[in-house]
Amino acid sequence: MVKPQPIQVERLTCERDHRELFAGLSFELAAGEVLQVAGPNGSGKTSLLRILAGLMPPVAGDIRYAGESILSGRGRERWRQDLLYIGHAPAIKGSLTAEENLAWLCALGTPASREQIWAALAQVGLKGFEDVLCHNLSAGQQRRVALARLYLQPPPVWILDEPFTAIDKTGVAALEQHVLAHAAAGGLVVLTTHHSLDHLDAVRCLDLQQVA
Ligand SMILES: Nc1ncnc2c1ncn2[C@@H]1O[C@H](COP(=O)(O)OP(=O)(O)OP(=O)(O)O)[C@@H](O)[C@H]1O
Repeated sequence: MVKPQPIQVERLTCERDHRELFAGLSFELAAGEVLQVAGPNGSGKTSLLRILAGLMPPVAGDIRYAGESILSGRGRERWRQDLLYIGHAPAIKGSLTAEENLAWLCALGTPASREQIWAALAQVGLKGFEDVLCHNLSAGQQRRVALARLYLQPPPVWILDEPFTAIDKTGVAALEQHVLAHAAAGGLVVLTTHHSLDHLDAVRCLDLQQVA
């Protein structure tokens, strides 16, 4: 895996509907880190992740990757290449099978073979469900299809919005270990969850309630 470059978040301000969610938010991230963005409902966790993923502009401030702003130009391109964002909705098409969904999602970045997709589905506990239409899968199984991307030659930076939602206890433990292993291999993970990660020493926490 290519190691991610350092990230600097500089004096970020976010507003939604003319309401300020946070202002002057600054922090740095480096390869090998896992950052949990915490805070109560509506504090701006999803908004921050969407800004970091380049899906929404901040009102003020900047995000620099390898020293270049990700808000435009070359820095934006490089950031997009190194980033995998999985939003809080699974982004799975119900009319496609689990395998077809992953083939389609991977084609947007690094195409994956059928064997790789089946192996990834097995990793998330969906062996035997490869050919099932996703609207016939449970909520947790649909989430698992989306999470299978984390096993398909993923880029080094992961931004995961509520990845544990609808996932059972065994699946949560497996995903926690996968996130930690990715960071230990030099990757970088930013995630939000209402599930407590206090038991994982390697996870740093950014509480938006403290910076609002
Ligand atoms: N598309 C939108 N248009 C306008 N306001 C929005 C939009 N999405 C979210 N907001 C507002 O922004 C605020 C922060 O929302 P956000 O989803 O970032 O919070 P959150 O911390 O992720 O919440 P939760 O824990 O409930 O997922 C909320 O008050 C919400 O009403």
